Amino acid sequence: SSVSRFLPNPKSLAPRPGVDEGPIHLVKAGLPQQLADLGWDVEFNGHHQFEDISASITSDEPIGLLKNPRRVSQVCHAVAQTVSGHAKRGKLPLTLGGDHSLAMGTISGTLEQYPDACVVWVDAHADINTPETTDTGNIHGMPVAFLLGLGSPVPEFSWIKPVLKPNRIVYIGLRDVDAGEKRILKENGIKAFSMHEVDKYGIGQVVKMALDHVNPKGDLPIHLSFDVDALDPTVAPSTGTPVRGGLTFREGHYICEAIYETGCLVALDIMEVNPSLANEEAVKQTVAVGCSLARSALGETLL
Ligand SMILES: N[C@@H](CCCCC(O)O)C(=O)O
Ligand SMILES: [Mn+2]
Ligand SMILES: [Mn+2]
Ligand SMILES: [Mn+2]
Repeated sequence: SSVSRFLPNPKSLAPRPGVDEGPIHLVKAGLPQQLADLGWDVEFNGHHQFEDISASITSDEPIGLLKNPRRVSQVCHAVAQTVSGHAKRGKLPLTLGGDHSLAMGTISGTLEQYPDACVVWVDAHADINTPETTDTGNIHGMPVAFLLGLGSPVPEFSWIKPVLKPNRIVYIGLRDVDAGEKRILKENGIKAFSMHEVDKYGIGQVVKMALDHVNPKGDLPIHLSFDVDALDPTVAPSTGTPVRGGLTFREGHYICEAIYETGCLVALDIMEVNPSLANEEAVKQTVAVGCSLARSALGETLL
């Protein structure tokens, strides 16, 4: 059917500059045409800079440890409304990031239209710190906690309704989880397939077990939120928080291909491509892998 894409490009979302430039690199690499060539009716929703939000926030003092809290919250709220609007019109929102904190917006938007949607979170990190457990105050390490309504409420984020339930999210690719996050995953019984399970069972079995857990009858809409740092840094070097021992190029693409095959995909995020962190060759490689992951999740097959 049709995929509508927009490029949240919130300045200063990430402590490391440059992730806001990721989306436009993916577009300039030709992703819209690549998706049109797959048969999608691509509606390019523009390269969002959210200047209005940035202009309206004169000072964005940390709240506790949280950095840029007002800007992040308001941008994510705008993203939620945009994603919800596209989904309501029967489109498949593809969000190119950009900081993974944006998933508070994209997944809120999906859940508004598909309250029973499940989430496949592909990442080296769990991104489930609460305001109490975060060590860095970087909100890209917290989106899942906000979506689940965990931790003490932060008024600036009160627009996020805790619609997501712990049994409706599953992780693949974890290998850098903070102590507090490990506790939270256990306490909430959240299913997570780390790189250990990927090694042990192979990616095919891991994706099967992950989907059997989170979408047992294969009847729930799926929101795939893919942080490119789930891939090994030799595969996706230009990203903000690289961690060794990640998914191979093929393992990353297998996840996307298998989720497309379910026919349940309703929303897709390709996040954390940061073109300012590596040499030109490494940036090109990371942008190219972001584009090919999106194509695989949207129907490109090998045969
Ligand atoms: N757990 C770390 C690293 C988070 C990495 C975020 C990325 O996955 O989007 C933190 O809380 O700062
Ligand atoms: Mn980030
Ligand atoms: Mn992430
Ligand atoms: Mn990550």
